Amino acid sequence: MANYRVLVSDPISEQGLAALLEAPEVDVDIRTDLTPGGLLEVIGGYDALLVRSQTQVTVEVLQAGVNLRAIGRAGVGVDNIDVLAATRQGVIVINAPDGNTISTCEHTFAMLLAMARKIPQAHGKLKGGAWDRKSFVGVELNSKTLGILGFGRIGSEVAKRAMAFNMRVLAFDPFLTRERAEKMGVVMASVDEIVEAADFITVHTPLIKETKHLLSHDQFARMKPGVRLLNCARGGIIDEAALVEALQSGKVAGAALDVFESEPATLENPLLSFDNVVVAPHLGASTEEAQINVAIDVGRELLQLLRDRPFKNAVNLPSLSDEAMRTIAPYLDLAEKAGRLAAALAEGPVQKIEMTFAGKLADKQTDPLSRSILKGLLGYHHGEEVNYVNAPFLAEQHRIQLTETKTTRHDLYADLLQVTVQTSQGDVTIAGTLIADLGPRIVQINDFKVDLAPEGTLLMTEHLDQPGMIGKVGTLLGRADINIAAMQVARRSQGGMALMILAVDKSLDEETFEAIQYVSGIQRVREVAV
Ligand SMILES: NC(=O)c1ccc[n+]([C@@H]2O[C@H](COP(=O)([O-])OP(=O)(O)OC[C@H]3O[C@@H](n4cnc5c(N)ncnc54)[C@H](O)[C@@H]3O)[C@@H](O)[C@H]2O)c1
Ligand SMILES: O=C(O)[C@H](O)COP(=O)(O)O
Repeated sequence: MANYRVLVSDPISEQGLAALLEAPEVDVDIRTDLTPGGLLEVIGGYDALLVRSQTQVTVEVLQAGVNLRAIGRAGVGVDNIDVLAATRQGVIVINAPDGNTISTCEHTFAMLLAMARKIPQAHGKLKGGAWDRKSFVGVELNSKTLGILGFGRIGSEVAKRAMAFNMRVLAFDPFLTRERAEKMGVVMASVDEIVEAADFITVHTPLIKETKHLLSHDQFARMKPGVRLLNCARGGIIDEAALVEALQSGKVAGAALDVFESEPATLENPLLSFDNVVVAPHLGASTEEAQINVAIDVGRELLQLLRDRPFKNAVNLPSLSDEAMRTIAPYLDLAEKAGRLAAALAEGPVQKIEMTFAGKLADKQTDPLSRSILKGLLGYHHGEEVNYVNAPFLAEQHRIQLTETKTTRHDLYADLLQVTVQTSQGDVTIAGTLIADLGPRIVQINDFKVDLAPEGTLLMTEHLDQPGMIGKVGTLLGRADINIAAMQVARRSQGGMALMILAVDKSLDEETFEAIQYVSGIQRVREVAV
């Protein structure tokens, strides 16, 4: 009997999905014929949805997907997925960013050469029976300037190939450094400089607010007459209406388009009627290799996620390298438990959460740890609905102020994570560390120093430091047949306030809990399952 149900609603390589299809705990339904309405009807029964770029994963789909844990995208672009709505709902969005890089780069180059040498036009004419050699005089790439907007995975691969064709490459990307540009042999330039100098311009950015109509009327006005443009990234990065005008005026000598503002593109799109525009129906990733690669990647990641194991390509979670993941993973459980303990001990609505990472932890990527703390803390009150994805969002929604501090020094421990919860009724502080051979330990509760494995059911009392307290509580537990597995006591000063923490083998019944509350000298009792 499978534990998880996965719906595949776009054509994704079954060869690539083999691991997912063969996983005993996963049932995969491949239904590429679903209408948007049909998807809404069935999605409630699935734990995960796998798509390419066709299926529109709207807020309505997410809301109907009451059991959804993940949306997997077999490819790069997630503009068909409402990622914000997914984040709010705590649904993880994973993609497969590496698998189709080379195919899309090669496709861009194929489109570049096809446009420069008018191959599709000549091909069509000859297949129509006409041997026409004079209409198809092209241009060389040799010594020409190629402007690349977006120098990520695909843009930088395109640059390598362009240099092999002896092109001069100008590149713009907000994250491109001079060192990397020099190392790659490209010239770092602004969008304006590229637009003014390039003979060919190709875009390789995602389609986001900042890149929508990155090339529009203003940029066309500044381009060299006879410039040629390519878009194998996303429709809308080049303003189609502006491109139509520039083609009509002759300013732009040619364009090669794999993607369109509205897909599928139909004959209603005027760009399809220009002889000097080479088009393809979004084929960048359509190779046997890319489709197998992206399916392998997304299938493997989804399986990891469903099995509660580390995965890396989440779009709405910070991305971690394998190395960063390995170093941070042992602390995740501790962080969540520290958050849970803090929530259990805090009284009144949480106003502020201060998270501190000290010692060796300060050099690490701590975002996953703060998410784990928040998951434990908010999950204590809100249960299963809180996860790593939506925990920061829920904190913001509850107007909880979050602070994160890193300090490389700590006197007692090699590394320490600490959470302080501030409510109108005071602060609660929990600190923990990892100790070799012992694993995660809670080492501080408020201003008490303790040493405690955060496991199982913990009973905590705050009481006056006076003789007989341990005995009285022990007797009450014994009477209720509750075994004590471990015990810790700490005090501020002799005769002052003290803390007792008992790891018990089962949860207390109401009567025993109340009896402990009424023991003279006991101020507070808390039971927490960590
Ligand atoms: N046609 C296809 O079938 C196909 C296939 C794969 C990818 N794509 C698309 O290609 C694009 C690039 O994919 P990738 O894998 O190289 O992604 P990537 O994330 O590796 O690279 C995108 C780059 O764009 C840069 N960028 C962001 N905003 C920018 C801006 N305002 N100006 C300039 N650069 C900016 C980013 O810094 C990043 O380096 C995406 O839109 C993706 O969806 C299309
Ligand atoms: O972003 C991508 O990965 C490409 O646009 C590929 O889209 P596709 O999976 O629909 O071919």
